[in-house]
Amino acid sequence: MALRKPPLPRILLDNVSCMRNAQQILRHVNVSVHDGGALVLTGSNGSGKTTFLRMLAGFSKPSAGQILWNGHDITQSGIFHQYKLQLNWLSLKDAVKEKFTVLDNVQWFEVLEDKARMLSMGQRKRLQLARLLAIDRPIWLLDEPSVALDEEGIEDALNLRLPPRFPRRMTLVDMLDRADIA
Ligand SMILES: Nc1ncnc2c1ncn2[C@@H]1O[C@H](COP(=O)(O)OP(=O)(O)OP(=O)(O)O)[C@@H](O)[C@H]1O
Repeated sequence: MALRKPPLPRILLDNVSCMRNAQQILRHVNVSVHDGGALVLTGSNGSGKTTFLRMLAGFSKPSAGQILWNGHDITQSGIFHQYKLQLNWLSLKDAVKEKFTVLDNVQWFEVLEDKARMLSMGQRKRLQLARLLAIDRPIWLLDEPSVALDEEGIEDALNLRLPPRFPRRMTLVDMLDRADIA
């Protein structure tokens, strides 16, 4: 009996490192996400969570390693063009059009007819989350999705704990490098 090949992960980070301002923020990250899966990034302030998301969104490129979507490197221009059409981005800058109704903002769900400027912080976040569902883009990159929300469960999540950052002159990476030399 022929064994079935396991499905390719939808997203695969293969030994990915990332520099910002000549500082190494992420180093040798290996992680995969399959359809229906979630990757939850936790870590202290400045540890690189947003940097990680920005790289997945294609705003910056890995300094080493590859990000593969369906097995293709997203930094290749032909691939990136298709990949970016899959992305749904949610960040603290909520991009809610305040003069439009909530319904206009979501564009699909039958919800409040209030102007969006009347919403509380948590309601704005819920509007953003509803918009994720309304737009047919399967890869969701969510920066601080639970800020301002009341209690929320996250299921089927793989936790990736990023190392804490150290003051600029001494990062964890610097310390590891020093340990290598010693
Ligand atoms: N535009 C930038 N240019 C250069 N370095 C940056 C830039 N933005 C952030 N950094 C640095 O990159 C590192 C990681 O920042 P990042 O925003 O990814 O952290 P984070 O884990 O999302 O933090 P927080 O929990 O505070 O939101 C920090 O040391 C930060 O100073």
